[in-house]
Amino acid sequence: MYLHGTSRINEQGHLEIGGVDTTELAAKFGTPLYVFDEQLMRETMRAYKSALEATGLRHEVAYASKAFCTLAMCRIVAEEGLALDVVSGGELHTALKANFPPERIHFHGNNKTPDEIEQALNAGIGAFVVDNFHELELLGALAAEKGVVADILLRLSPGVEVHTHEYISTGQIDSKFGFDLQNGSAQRAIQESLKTKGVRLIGLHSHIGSQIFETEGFKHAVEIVGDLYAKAIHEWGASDLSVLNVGGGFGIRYTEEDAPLLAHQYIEAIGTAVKSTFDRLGLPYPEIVIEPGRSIVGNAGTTLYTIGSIKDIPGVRKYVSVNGGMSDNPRPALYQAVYEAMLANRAREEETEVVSIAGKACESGDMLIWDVKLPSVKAGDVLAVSCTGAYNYSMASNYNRIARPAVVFVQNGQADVVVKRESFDDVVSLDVVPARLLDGVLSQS
Ligand SMILES: Cc1ncc(COP(=O)(O)O)c(C=O)c1O
Ligand SMILES: N[C@@H](CCCC[NH3+])C(=O)O
Repeated sequence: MYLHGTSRINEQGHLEIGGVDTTELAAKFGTPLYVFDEQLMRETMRAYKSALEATGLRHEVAYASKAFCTLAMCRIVAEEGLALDVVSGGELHTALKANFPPERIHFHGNNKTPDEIEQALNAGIGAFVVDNFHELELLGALAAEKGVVADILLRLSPGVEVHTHEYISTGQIDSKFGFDLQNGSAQRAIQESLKTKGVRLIGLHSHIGSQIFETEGFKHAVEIVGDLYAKAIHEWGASDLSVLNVGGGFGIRYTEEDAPLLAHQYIEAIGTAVKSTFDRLGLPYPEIVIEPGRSIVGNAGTTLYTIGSIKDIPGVRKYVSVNGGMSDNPRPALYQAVYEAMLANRAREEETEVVSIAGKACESGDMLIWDVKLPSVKAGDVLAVSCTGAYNYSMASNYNRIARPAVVFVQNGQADVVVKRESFDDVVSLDVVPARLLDGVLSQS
């Protein structure tokens, strides 16, 4: 398993993260446990900021909170001076509860409800990224009713296809997100928004996909969206346009097959594309906004499990089951995502067998890793699966009424719980038993 950030093997032959022995974490907090390397997250945020600084362009880094959103995470993002991208009332509520500065929040989503729009208007968020005509009309009406003007960006679908898993490619035409350029709805959306009371068009947005390993797609999107930006100013009088948001999607290394670029390589390419496009168009440079999610938290997360049953089918496969699975990491089942792992308690031992890591859900597809080389495993070993920081906790479920794991942040030898482990009572806490069915129910408290 590749060791990211502060991960290392300590003198006891144990995996250590943030200066804390992960076997001690497993013993103290139980497993499954999500462990986040706080220093690595902060360093990555700073790397994006300094790379943007180096372009000389006005800029903002908005962390895409969908990747991992908790109160403590929002506090770190606020402390590091980033903005925050939210896509639901729940993410917005989390940010506001964490006292995240509302003016640094952008609200995304292809179906914001009237209640969510109200919530965001009442909070005074920085900008809405408007996805469709229904939203434009709704937002305009609700803002006008309140006597406010909401700053908006329009989410465009620039028709750029990137080489990534088809479920996570969002810039192509056949997508539920954004206004299409090819069929003229993007052009119409700009003109409509300039006429809509209650909104002020300040920028254009595109997001071409996720887990992207090259820069061509970003450059292409900048050129296409840049052309429309110029048209909006020159032909339709969009005098407040000043922001170009190029979305997120910067890839990370999950396994040795993955070869992502460094933060500054993506940003340099985007900066160069913005300058050449806007020079060509004879326009002042816009403010550049990026929205990384996965690349800020993905490599910083490691999930610890305890190994339980082992089923060896000689000549076929050895199934090694852990006490979690698709309920805490649905990505292998959803996207055939591949992960690496090691035994945290026997990290220096020779890896002698290839096994398959199974989850505990009642589902044949609940497999975390199909083939991983480990020392000869036994029940009670602690398995560490790396790169689980993004879209794991945030996509976890209670399938089979499995309680969700706790989350700890580790740094400088200290471990802090940032999400408590769910109890079975938490799992049933929202269930209601109508009075007519109460007979025989243990207790409803
Ligand atoms: C609009 C938008 N911004 C940002 C992101 C974050 O993407 P990633 O986590 O790949 O950086 C996404 C998700 O793909 C998105 O849809
Ligand atoms: N949830 C996806 C990424 C979604 C990107 C959000 N637009 C994943 O785990 O890879």
